[in-house]
Amino acid sequence: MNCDRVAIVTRAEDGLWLAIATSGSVTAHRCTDPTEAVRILSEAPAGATLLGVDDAPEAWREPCGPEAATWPGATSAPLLVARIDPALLAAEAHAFSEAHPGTTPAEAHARQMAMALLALSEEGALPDLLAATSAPVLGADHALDLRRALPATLEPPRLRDDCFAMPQGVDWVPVDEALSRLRQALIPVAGIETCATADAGGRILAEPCRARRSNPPSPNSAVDGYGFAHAATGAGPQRLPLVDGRAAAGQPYGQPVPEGAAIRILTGAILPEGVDTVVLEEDTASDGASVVFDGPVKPRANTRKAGEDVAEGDMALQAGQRLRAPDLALLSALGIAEVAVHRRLRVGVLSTGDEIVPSPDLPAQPHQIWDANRPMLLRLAEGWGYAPVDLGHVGDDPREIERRLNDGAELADVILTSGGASAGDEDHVSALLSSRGTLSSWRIALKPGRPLALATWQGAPVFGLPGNPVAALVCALIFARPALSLMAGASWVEPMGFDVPAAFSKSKKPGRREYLRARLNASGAAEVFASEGSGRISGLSWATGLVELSDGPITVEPGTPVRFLPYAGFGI
Ligand SMILES: Nc1nc2c(c(=O)[nH]1)N[C@H]1C(S)=C(S)[C@@H](COP(=O)(O)OP(=O)(O)OC[C@H]3O[C@@H](n4cnc5c(N)ncnc54)[C@H](O)[C@@H]3O)O[C@H]1N2
Ligand code: MOO
Repeated sequence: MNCDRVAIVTRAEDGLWLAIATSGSVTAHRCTDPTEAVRILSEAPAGATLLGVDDAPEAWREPCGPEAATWPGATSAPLLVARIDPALLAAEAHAFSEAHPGTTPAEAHARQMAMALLALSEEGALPDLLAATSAPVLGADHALDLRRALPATLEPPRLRDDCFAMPQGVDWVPVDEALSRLRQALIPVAGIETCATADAGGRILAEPCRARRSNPPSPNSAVDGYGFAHAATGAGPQRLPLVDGRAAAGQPYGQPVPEGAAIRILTGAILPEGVDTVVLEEDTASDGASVVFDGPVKPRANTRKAGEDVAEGDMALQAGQRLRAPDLALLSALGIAEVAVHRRLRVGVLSTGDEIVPSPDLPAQPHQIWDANRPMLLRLAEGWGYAPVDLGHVGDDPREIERRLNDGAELADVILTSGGASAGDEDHVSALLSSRGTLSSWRIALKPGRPLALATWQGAPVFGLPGNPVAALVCALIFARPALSLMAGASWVEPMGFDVPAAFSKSKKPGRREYLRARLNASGAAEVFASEGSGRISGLSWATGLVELSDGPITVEPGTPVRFLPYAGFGI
């Protein structure tokens, strides 16, 4: 039957709620017992009525009188009593009571069920529902029909074809502000140890280094040629007799050279006493007994003063310096055999996700993928001079993730996780970091990498990197790199970049900073990877750097200057 009205009775702690839905309106009444409910129902204008109750319909026979029939035995009567499932439309009932303060859950449920069943009746769908249902409870097989029949109570966000549309009410932190907060929150954590200079490449100086000796230690010749006292020479052709012997690097002459004479001298040789100037071999002629050349020659030409590079006691390198190959050259030249360096920062790397197979050695089912982020992040840490700590892979199991984070906080100074960073059902990393760690509710106006979660776990900073490998790399380069640098005892580092002409077109909306995978073409212009999809790992490999598009609106045409941040500037 289709009915003119639907009445639903639900049980509350202190009695019953009766909701009566007729075309265009729903009323609700508190009653003490079924008799009162039926009396209220009979006072309202009658018509074919479906009465839904949440206990056995037989219990309602007596109060309802002889006109009533019970479903599922009957499917039509002036008053048809049916048992309804009180769990149906629970979410809608909850939403209704939230939206209407003062409405109890029982009343809300009665109202929503009455409305939904009446709507189905008005659609003509009720007879089928009554006839076809095998369950003794009305609606149990039709939960979705009931749900659909209700008018929408939720307003969907306005659909924009923009995965970065900002959710309503969320404050987005610009990248620079997030970076500056991060910078203020972190301190160096790595202790100090002594290390042989020869082994100190990549380490970070914990104390300044001063020159033990000047470089060069003595005045010496910068070229192969002939040395003499400048005072004895002048303009025009010069001819100086040669002393026997020569001065070579590592083989000092050891005696004075008389004024007016010259000595054969090689590059790096200490200037003998009496020699202050050297003429380049190519500008001379010699028969072995004397040397001739055209004057004048500048005083002290082709010579190097003692300490002209670094004087003894001078500051050679500052604390915080990350020792590169040239720094090892300098330290060694200054006689510094050992340096105080920071212990290597231990960087824990953990991958999360049920779909992840930890190693390409292992078979992967179609629903599984091999872990791309962990090898990438471990190598980044190693390349930056830190001690990578492989915390492995863990499925989407909050307890296991918690256990690994505990391990990580013990074994590492800082933890990089990937996956589970946003706010979905399986995003356990961010959920754990919010409930048990100290996740700051930052939402960073960044693409890719919006779901980056920055938190601490048992005192260890955690970078909850997004699972998408492109986002994971961008967040690691832009956020983790400077932060790790500071924690390791070096300074905060800004990415190195320079402006180049674009070889692409793009129109960018304001409100977020974007990083595009890019490389320079033969004419030095930046071309970008064909797709911005954040799972396109091939683009990471294709690129030699990133193009950074600043926070505001930008229209890029071929030739527009854009900022290119080469991978090399990130130390990769
Ligand atoms: N409703 C929304 N969905 C998504 C949003 C959003 O704001 N609202 N953000 C999207 C963006 S942007 C990103 S990035 C991802 C980040 O999500 P999670 O950090 O929670 O990461 P997962 O969901 O676990 O994984 C995302 C993606 O990456 C793959 N993945 C994960 N780990 C690895 C790994 N180690 N190696 C290779 N690939 C990995 C994973 O299978 C997923 O495909 O969320 C979007 N969704
Ligand atoms: O932009 Mo998410 O951070 O890329 O895929």
